Amino acid sequence: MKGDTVKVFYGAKEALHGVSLEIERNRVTSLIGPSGCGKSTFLRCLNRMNDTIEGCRVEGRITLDDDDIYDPSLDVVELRARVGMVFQKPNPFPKSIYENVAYGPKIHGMVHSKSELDEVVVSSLRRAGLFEEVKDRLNEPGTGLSGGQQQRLCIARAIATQPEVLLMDEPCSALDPIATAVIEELIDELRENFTIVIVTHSMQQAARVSQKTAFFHLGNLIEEGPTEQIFTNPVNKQTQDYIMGRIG
Ligand SMILES: Nc1ncnc2c1ncn2[C@@H]1O[C@H](COP(=O)(O)OP(=O)(O)OP(=O)(O)O)[C@@H](O)[C@H]1O
Repeated sequence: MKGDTVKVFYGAKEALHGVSLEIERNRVTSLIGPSGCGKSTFLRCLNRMNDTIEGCRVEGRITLDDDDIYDPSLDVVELRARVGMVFQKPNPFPKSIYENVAYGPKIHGMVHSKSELDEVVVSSLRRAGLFEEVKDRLNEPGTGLSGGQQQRLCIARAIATQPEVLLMDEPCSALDPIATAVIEELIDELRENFTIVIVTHSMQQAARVSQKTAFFHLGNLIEEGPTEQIFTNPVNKQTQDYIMGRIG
């Protein structure tokens, strides 16, 4: 998918000043930069999550398979099934583990029988690396799992609708190092089937999980490129300063 000259306003304030970025298929793109630079704002543009914020307005063009996702005729619920999202804090529904994953495929009419639904639930949990841990308690509440398990449940929920793109907004920031390592490994596996965009505060994490990195500063996209190049040989002085820990 692709953003072309994307501007975002919160009321009168312009928070993103015309960002153009291509998100490449089956790769992990990380968005990095100091706090308040607009990473999450840009991420939320990609599945129109900013629509839910009052006073927020998006300009420019964002396309998914050449569809303009801001086209008024586009169904936003359908878009969010195609571009799934995982948030900073794991937020399972107050429902069973099974129901958390079954919800999306059910409301989108993607399955036609209970056995088909069972299959989607099991395969999504498997892909999220959670099935073995929960297979004997699928009917227990998702909120009873550990933080890292809850986050993998949220990933299973997001991939159950077979999205093309998976957006992750600091998905490990509420997790301990071990749960973080599990999610990072999972991200690497998921890239085979999904396109992933991740916002992270951790440069180490960006370096570990992504193939492409985009550096934001004060609402602008300063530099983007292959992750290795951005971290070892950035062209822009501001990127260099951030990488070296001199800003942010
Ligand atoms: N709901 C909102 N209402 C008003 N202003 C907002 C809102 N959300 C973000 N902003 C402003 O937009 C700018 C970009 O914020 P954003 O959250 O996208 O940055 P970020 O890089 O993701 O920051 P962080 O790393 O701290 O999450 C900031 O100046 C922020 O104050």
